[in-house]
Amino acid sequence: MIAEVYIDIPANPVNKPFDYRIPEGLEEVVEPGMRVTVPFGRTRRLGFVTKLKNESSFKQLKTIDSVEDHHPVLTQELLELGDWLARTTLCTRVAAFQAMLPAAMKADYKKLIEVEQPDQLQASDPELASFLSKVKNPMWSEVVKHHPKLSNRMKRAISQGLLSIHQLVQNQARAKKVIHVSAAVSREQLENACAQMTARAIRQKEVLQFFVQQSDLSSFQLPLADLVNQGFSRDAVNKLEEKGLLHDEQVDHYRDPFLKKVEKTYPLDLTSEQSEALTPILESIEHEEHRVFLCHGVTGSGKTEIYLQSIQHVIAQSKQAIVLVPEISLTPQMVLRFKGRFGEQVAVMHSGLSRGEKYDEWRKIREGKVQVVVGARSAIFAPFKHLGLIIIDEEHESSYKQEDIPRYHARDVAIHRAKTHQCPVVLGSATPSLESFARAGKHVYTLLSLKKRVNQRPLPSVEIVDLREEMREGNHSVFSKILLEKIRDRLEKKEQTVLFLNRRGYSTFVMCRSCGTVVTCPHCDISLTYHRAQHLLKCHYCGYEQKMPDTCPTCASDAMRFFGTGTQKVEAELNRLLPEARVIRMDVDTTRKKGSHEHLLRQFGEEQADILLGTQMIAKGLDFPKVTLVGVLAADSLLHLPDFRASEKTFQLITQVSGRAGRHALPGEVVIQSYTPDHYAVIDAAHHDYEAFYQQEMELRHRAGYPPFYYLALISMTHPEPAKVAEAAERVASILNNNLSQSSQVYGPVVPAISKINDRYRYQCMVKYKREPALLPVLHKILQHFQESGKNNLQISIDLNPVVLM
Ligand SMILES: Nc1ncnc2c1ncn2[C@@H]1O[C@H](COP(=O)(O)OP(=O)(O)OP(=O)(O)O)[C@@H](O)[C@H]1O
Ligand SMILES: [Zn+2]
Ligand SMILES: [Zn+2]
Repeated sequence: MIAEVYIDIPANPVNKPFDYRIPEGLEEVVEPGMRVTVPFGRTRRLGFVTKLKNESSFKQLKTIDSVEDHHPVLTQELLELGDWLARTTLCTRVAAFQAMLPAAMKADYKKLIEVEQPDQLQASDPELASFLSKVKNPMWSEVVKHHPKLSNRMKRAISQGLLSIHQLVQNQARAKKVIHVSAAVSREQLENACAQMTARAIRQKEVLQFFVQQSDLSSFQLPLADLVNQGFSRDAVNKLEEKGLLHDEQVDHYRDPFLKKVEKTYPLDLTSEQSEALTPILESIEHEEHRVFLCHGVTGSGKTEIYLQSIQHVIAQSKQAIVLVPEISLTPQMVLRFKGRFGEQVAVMHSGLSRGEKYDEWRKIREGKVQVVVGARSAIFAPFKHLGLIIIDEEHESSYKQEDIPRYHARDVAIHRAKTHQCPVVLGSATPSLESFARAGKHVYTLLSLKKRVNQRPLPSVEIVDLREEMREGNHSVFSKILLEKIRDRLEKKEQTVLFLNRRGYSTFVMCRSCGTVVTCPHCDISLTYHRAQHLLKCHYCGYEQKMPDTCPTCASDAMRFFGTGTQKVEAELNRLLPEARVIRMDVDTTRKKGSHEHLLRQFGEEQADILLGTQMIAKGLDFPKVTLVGVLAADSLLHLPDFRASEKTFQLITQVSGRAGRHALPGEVVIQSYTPDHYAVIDAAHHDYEAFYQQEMELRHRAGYPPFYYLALISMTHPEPAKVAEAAERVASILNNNLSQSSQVYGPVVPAISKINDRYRYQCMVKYKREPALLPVLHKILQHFQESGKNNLQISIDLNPVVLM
């Protein structure tokens, strides 16, 4: 038997299956979707078996070393999905497979040093020889780390054939096992044994009595550690096992990040709008019919309840459901809503989990121990075998697009998988992406509308404040008079306020007031950001940091000043203006520690603070009854980004943030501060008017030839030398021009808004197209051409339907 194996090196030249012979004894074991270790070149690598066959066109085949998995880690469906992903996002097959598996399953390659010629080594480098003889299993990385001076001497010895390096492949994924103890015989037999024991065996008697007392003895078991913690003797347990009275076994332990008791919730009586939306979804589940629903519901309209009741239906059919939620709204609050309804049947996957925890959640899915997964983007690859429903909440969120290889969009993957499984997809949002709403307009998706909040609660009233006018009137604070007044009012009424500041565009940069010099990163074409806590300037792209200069590096004046507004600065100003207010600040700096996000939100929920001040991470999903005021400090900070989606993002953000106010009994108010109060994105958001925004934005996109009227492909190149990258970009542009049809347009090469990152110069080409069958093949050729001649240090990346254009 022969296996086709993809080697886990994500590079184009090896992006093809290699044939390996399956050794006797493994023929019954190896299946497609399993990982194997194989000899490859002079090393050993992990690989994925994709196919079995009887014959190979190659004569001399190497043999598989070992099999890593008991069961395939990739189902047949996921293997095919990998193929599709590789084709449509232009990545290697192995990169696609790796994206589908938890990180813990990546192989860990270790280099073991072996002495081949001990005598000769002793003669030529006695010091090295004696060092290596003392270390058991010397690992290259360890030796080099602790004795950097040895690395050159080892290299020399290797070239002389005195030493060799052996590649070890280690599987990092390990299930945690715990020992459980149970009775090995009947209650009667235990009682008899107990009666016959001598008085001196008191410790053993205690253990036996404990077991005899258990009412459900035949199924009773508990971790040995728990027994010992309760004061029983480990030694006594061992003796009883030797006597055949007790029994122990290794049980898989699942690290459960949500161990807390969850209060059970029950289905709510639906509003008429909710039932109207739910009915067609249930029909589609019932009839095993693939359809895509776009559930457009204003904030607080009860979309989540629709998701919950759809899932319930799926579980009743013994099928499974995937729920995607953007990483930043995957809060404990959100998770509890699903765990509350479905309890143990829910697995959760997000980046806050440790590697081990992620692996355990993944195993629960694969082993059929759960029916539902709630997770961020990559949960779309959950290895369920009988998918009955995929839900994507906040479907407009750009984080559903992966920026790294493979550059997939979770929505596309969802629709692809749902077609395979013949099940529905529900896309939900208060502010659908233009792409999705346009598809609903063309009846490609089925539109479900929820226009009212649950229980007739009104949407909050919104006021726009013109910040230019405030300036003219001499108010230089980040708070307009009216917003400050309203915050004071809430403090008096003991109600809560949420203040939102967009992180991007308004970070603090440092400028010289006398000559205009802005301090920029020496490696990237971008201004450095001031971090007050450490008094440092940092680059948000490459991590470079330097001390805040006392004088201007250009003119030496001491007029260096901070510009822009960060959350820290707003917090300081709040403390000055409203010293009595208790403020919680949530941004990347205060939420870095694991669990701190949850902790801060809980504090706010328990009303230990009056004001929650934060960035993007507070825009979504928060549902606190006492919040009656939301302030958007600078609504247009996103508008000026060089991105054709700037208006759409602004509209979405204002709508989402406003939606946090007045969701319960108390009515809500929103104040939007803006330098461009006349912009349609600001006005339409203030009026809760999605349709008006949609119409106007579609018209602009149509005129400019942007999505959803055209598709985009972005080809980016980088090189340490500007001339080299310019030359390559010219080549790419001409290949595109020569091979694509007339109806497609090629733009560039151009230098993007950020022209240098990490000492590498950047160039881009862009293709706009409607239907272009030649595109994928041409792009594929371009990738191959430049990657195979990759020695010259050029990096090229291709992003189809990019969400970030900078
Ligand atoms: N049928 C119902 N009867 C009573 N309360 C409901 C009903 N449906 C939902 N709710 C409650 O209304 C509130 C808002 O619902 P939910 O959070 O599901 O809205 P949403 O549309 O998901 O909002 P957002 O998009 O702002 O997150 C929740 O507290 C929820 O428990
Ligand atoms: Zn200066
Ligand atoms: Zn930098």
